[in-house]
Amino acid sequence: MRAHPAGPLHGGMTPPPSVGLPPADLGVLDPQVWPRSARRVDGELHLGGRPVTELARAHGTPLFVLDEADFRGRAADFAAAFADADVHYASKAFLCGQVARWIADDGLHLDACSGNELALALAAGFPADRIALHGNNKSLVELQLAVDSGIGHVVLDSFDEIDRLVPMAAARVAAGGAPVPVLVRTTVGIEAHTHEFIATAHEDQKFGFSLATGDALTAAVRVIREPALRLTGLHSHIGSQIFDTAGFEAAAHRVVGLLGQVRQATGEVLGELNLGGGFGIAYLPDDDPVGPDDVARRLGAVVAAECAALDLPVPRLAVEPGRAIAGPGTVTLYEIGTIKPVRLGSGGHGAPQVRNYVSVDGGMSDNIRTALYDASYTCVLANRTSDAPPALCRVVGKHCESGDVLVRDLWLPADVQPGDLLAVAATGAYCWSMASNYNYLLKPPVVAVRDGVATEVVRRQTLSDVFALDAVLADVPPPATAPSQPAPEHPAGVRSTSSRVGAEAQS
Ligand SMILES: Cc1ncc(COP(=O)(O)O)c(C=O)c1O
Ligand SMILES: N[C@@H](CCCC[NH3+])C(=O)O
Repeated sequence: MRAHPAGPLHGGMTPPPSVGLPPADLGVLDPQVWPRSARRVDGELHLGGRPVTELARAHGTPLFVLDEADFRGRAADFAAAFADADVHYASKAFLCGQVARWIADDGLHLDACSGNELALALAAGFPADRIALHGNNKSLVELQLAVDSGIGHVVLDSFDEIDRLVPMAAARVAAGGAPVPVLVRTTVGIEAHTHEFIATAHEDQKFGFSLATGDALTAAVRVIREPALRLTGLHSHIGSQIFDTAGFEAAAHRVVGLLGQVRQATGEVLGELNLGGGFGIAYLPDDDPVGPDDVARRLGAVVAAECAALDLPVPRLAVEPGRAIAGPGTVTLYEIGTIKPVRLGSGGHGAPQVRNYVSVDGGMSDNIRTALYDASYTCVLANRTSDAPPALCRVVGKHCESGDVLVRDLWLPADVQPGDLLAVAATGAYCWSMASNYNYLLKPPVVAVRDGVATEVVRRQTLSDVFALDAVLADVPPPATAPSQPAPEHPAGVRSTSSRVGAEAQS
């Protein structure tokens, strides 16, 4: 292999405590973190039975590779663990037509949190009565779509929304339709142990009706008195990427208490309790998430005990996992473009401190989570393994933003090269779905892999797609050599470089 002009990467910085010492084998694929089908074959990463160099050559990079069996397996694990409950896939994590069909075919429900997530699911043929619509600011148009399509639940989030929904529901009832089934989203006042941006059950945030102030009870009583609405139950969601089940259990305890208050105030015994999603996943090998069986057992026990204490029948439970279904089975493939060892002076013990910046061909436009939440990811050299010593690296994107970091600190083999492929693990949730066109980078494609077959379920966005929105450029073709068209028309770069990667891997 050709030497990098800067030479093999320096050992790097003193590793921060979060990183620790390098593992004995830098190429190892920890099963906690990598998709169920991930394997090394002759050193190269294979996903769903397909070598990553071939996937990169055929589809370009950055590329989301979705292990279908992993995604559907995790959905099935939730469905089995919650056999007596309804599992709603929280589609905000990742939704496309194919995923909507898998979820529909596999018998789960779907949580949509905008009119367009709802519209996409309906367009894919998802049964409306298995969809719940969330949102703290649903528009009239969104609510009308929910009412007209006959969705399973509207999850009410504010008094204004009740005011908006009632006339639509009344019109439906007047036309001979059924009252609109609704849940009241309750803010239970729990400080979930997660990043503050993704905690949703403390008092000072925008979602739901507060339990503590009495708003949740007021909303429930009001809805019960509206003949055009049918209050089927209550909803609580405490946040996302939560490992400690104590928060879910405390929320379940409080929201069952509200079921008791509703019965006391109105005589109504509500039959449904949706405890939301938020179940954490492993982004790093040391992360230790709770599996669906444990979550189901613990939540079931708390709800049963609270209901017994209040002499209430046990309601039908629902949960809304998004990340725990979509997250672990997808990997993002990137190509390394530049490597820059940056000298930062001495670390105080005389040892030179060098930050090895490894730049890839995507970044915060396809994964905003590190920049936004200081999220942790891991990645490996994917097209080959290496016996080179470990070097502490920072994997960054190509955006004009110094916070454009994908993996803050990790060990990579010191001989990583431009043209090598990196695979970042556990990018299935909230990466593609939060993607942007910052710096006019184009949204990557998503390729589903299974049993050696790769299917592009979302194609790469093209510059023509983006120009089509621009008043001046709508009819102007992009320059012929712009990095804009999907593979196989891609003119240069990715395809040629990927084949070089393959050749190097064999040498
Ligand atoms: C109401 C609701 N349900 C479900 C989810 C899914 O969360 P997660 O992907 O963490 O399971 C979210 C996102 O936090 C949410 O806001
Ligand atoms: N987007 C967040 C989670 C928010 C989930 C929706 N309430 C994340 O990437 O972790």
